[in-house]
Amino acid sequence: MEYVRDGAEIYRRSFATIRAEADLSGLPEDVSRVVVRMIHACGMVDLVEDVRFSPGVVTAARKALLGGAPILCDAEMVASGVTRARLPAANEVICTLRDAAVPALAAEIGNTRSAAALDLWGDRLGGSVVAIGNAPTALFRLLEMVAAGAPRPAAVIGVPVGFIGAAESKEALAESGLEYLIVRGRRGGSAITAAAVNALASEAE
Ligand SMILES: C/C1=C2N=C(/C=C3N=C(/C(C)=C4\N[C@@](C)([C@@H]5N=C1[C@](C)(CCC(=O)O)[C@H]5CC(=O)O)[C@@](C)(CC(=O)O)[C@@H]4CCC(=O)O)[C@@](C)(CC(=O)O)[C@@H]\3CCC(=O)O)C(C)(C)[C@@H]/2CCC(=O)O
Repeated sequence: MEYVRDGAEIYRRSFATIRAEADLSGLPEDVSRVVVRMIHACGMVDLVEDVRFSPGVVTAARKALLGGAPILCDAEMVASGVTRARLPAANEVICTLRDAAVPALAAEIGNTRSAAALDLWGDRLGGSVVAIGNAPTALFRLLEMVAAGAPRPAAVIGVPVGFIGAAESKEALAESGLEYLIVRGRRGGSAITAAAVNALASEAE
């Protein structure tokens, strides 16, 4: 069968197609690189219309990663999608969702396991890059923790997906004063979020 078999060529053509079809004209170049990779992960060139960000988010995330900051993820799917070879300082990629303490913690605080897992991030939160791609409750919990005086992450990639709380949690992040990147509305997901982290991790396409 006739199809492209060279991985590098597939990526090159994909990125060229995205740049030809998506209207990236409203984005600064550093954010545009990240959004191209997010679109690459989901195939939706109109995703760009829903992307919102704080002006310093790419610089803040890059600086943190170059300085060795950990990447704190809400779901294993996000953590698994981060390409370790792209990370500039062998950064730790952490997801505490499967920790044995989480179910009891969730029952204690009356929230989901995804939200409770953040309570185990501890002193790794300050200066970290947070990547939330699945659970709206995790993003709400992060904002509650920061509002209550927890150390502030350097940047938050907040792209949870879904129908209950996803849009609202992302709007709340955008209002929080944290450096952020979101996709407004219901769209999001672990793959898009991991792709954003991979774009931030390296200047390479
Ligand atoms: C309500 C939840 C939603 N999950 C969605 C989509 C997907 N979730 C997958 C998987 C495998 C996991 N989801 C959990 C995080 C689980 N999902 C939830 C919760 C019930 C609550 C989260 C919230 O609303 O904030 C959550 C369980 C919890 O107590 O926190 C997961 C932990 C469930 C589990 O397996 O135990 C698990 C995460 C695994 C991991 O660590 O990676 C899906 C693959 C669905 C499937 O299995 O069919 C899918 C992945 C989507 C993605 O791209 O990440 C929604 C749609 C986000 C939904 C929340 C919003 C909504 O329903 O409106």
